[in-house]
Amino acid sequence: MDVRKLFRSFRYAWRGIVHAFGREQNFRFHVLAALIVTAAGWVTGLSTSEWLIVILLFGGVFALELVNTAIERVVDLVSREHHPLAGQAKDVAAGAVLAFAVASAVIGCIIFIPKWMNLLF
Ligand SMILES: Nc1ncnc2c1ncn2[C@@H]1O[C@H](COP(=O)(O)OP(=O)(O)OP(=O)(O)O)[C@@H](O)[C@H]1O
Repeated sequence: MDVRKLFRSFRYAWRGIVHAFGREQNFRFHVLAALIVTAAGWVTGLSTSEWLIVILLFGGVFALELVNTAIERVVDLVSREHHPLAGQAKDVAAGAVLAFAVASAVIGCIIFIPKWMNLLF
């Protein structure tokens, strides 16, 4: 196993994450949302399995956001011209992020709302 090559791959992947964070407002929004949910989880008190679900959802949203950014870049690389297929590719990729983010938000509500109800009443 070439360890140096492995570390180089990590460096490239990290560069991709930094690029998306710097250039994509949606990615920064999801990072902010994840920080807020983490703080809320801390204050509310989640079980280990609930934290595992929340972390998995964070990872899923971040990963899809990165893939969406990659698709946007490839579409722009292929052609900067307006084309219905280019628009569809970007819209479908963005739709994938939205679908997972909405599912994550619903799961978040299922985890958090009963706990907040218990604290209030
Ligand atoms: N080449 C294109 N041809 C047709 N429609 C496009 C094209 N590029 C973008 N669009 C349409 O405009 C929308 C926004 O595209 P854009 O690349 O600006 O995405 P964005 O999410 O605003 O990206 P960024 O975060 O880089 O500004 C797309 O979802 C798509 O509907």
